Amino acid sequence: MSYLCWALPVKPTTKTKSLVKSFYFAVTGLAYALRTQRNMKIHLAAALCTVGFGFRYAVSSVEWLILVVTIMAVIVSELMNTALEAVVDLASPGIHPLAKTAKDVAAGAVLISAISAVIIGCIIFYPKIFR
Ligand SMILES: Nc1ncnc2c1ncn2[C@@H]1O[C@H](COP(=O)(O)OP(=O)(O)OP(=O)(O)O)[C@@H](O)[C@H]1O
Repeated sequence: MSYLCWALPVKPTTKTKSLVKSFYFAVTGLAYALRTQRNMKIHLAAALCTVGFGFRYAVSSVEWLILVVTIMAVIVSELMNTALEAVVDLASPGIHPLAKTAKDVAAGAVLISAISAVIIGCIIFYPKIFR
């Protein structure tokens, strides 16, 4: 449907409205993931702890940059995993080996990002906590 917007003369207000709608849908997606995914709650709690530690141990700008990118990588991978799970359940409500592969690979991506985040957290905070 949205491709019609480019072809038809659309009032600016309609475009603004659709931007607000898009934002609303995105926030709805975030709320869904937070409500239904236990891992997302864990990631968020870990992210809040990390930010708290960041202030407590006065990390540098570069370290903040690394921490923010790392936190985002974990949260984004969990969101993609949640989206993929929904699509797989829609496409394959029954048991299927490819459905299993898709879900397991997506879960593997989350695992890798979470392990990387723990390693980065240790590299940044260990010297500050145990010096
Ligand atoms: N349609 C399916 N066919 C075959 N195996 C499946 C299917 N759906 C899920 N599985 C297997 O069961 C496991 C658990 O599936 P589930 O849908 O509960 O996701 P999950 O990995 O527990 O994710 P989360 O805990 O984040 O919701 C999957 O990792 C996959 O190995």
